[in-house]
Amino acid sequence: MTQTSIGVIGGSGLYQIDGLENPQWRSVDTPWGAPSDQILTGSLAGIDMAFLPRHGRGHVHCPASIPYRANIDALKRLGVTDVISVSACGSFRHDMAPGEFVIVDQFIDRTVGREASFFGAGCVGHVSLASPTCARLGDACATAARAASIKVHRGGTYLAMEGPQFSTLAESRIYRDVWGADVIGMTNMPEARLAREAELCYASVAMITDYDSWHPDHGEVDVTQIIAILTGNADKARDMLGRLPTLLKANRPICAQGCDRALEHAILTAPPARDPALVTRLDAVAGRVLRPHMTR
Ligand SMILES: CSC[C@H]1O[C@H](OP(=O)(O)O)[C@H](O)[C@@H]1O
Ligand SMILES: Nc1ncnc2[nH]cnc12
Repeated sequence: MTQTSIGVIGGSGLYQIDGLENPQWRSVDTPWGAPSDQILTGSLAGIDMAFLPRHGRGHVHCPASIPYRANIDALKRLGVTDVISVSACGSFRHDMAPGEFVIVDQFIDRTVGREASFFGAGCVGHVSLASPTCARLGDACATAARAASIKVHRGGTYLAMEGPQFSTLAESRIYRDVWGADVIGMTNMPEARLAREAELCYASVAMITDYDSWHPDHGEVDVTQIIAILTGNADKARDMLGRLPTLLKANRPICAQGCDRALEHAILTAPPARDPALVTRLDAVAGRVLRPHMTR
């Protein structure tokens, strides 16, 4: 058993959460640069919480400029064990409507050129990503959402596109009709990959704002339409998040899926061949497995 500490990464429309005891915006330095913003820490129902606005307060970062590695490292550094990602998304399904939530369990990654791993030359690591989200955490989010009277779909494939422009109609049709994606957004990758590398349980709550551009009755997606739905979705998300601490409880079991041990056999570089500078950078995310072999 370890102490539960919940990290929330808030997407478009969700730039803060309410009701924390001892709230404090804290600056966290990481070897991967600065996170998107300061992190709001505090506690809820006796459980440590850390909230990070993914785009920064004031929506400063675009999907490609979000410092994904720094964000995950900073949450890990603060002791977070469970990450809830909250994001706006478009829907590819008639039965997944704007205002509803999807607990994502699979991803198709179409992002390009983003820093997608903590590992590299001098410390090579390969984690499993077949089941990229944590089922226990996803179940808790679904239960919390239902308790908040939110219509929630348990399971769905999120297509992560590069953006910042929305998809063409041809792309939208391919993602939906050929690839079978359920929702689309721009930010869950490489975030989910990095959470797994950092041995963090990760659940993704995708809040539907639109039908992208495929739907014959809804025309093109545009930001005005998205913003009209975003505020209501953010209120629902805050309600859902407020119910999570009591569901997750203070003492956390070892993850049945192994998210918290993802690095156990993942690092291939032999200890003497490791780059000491990279090993030092990896201290927070991979210190559990690297520290016995650290040279300094
Ligand atoms: C507000 S429209 C597009 C924007 O919203 C989503 O952001 P997030 O995932 O952080 O909620 C989408 O991925 C785009 O970045
Ligand atoms: N249709 C869409 N495509 C990509 N990201 C989105 N975020 C919200 N709606 C979206």
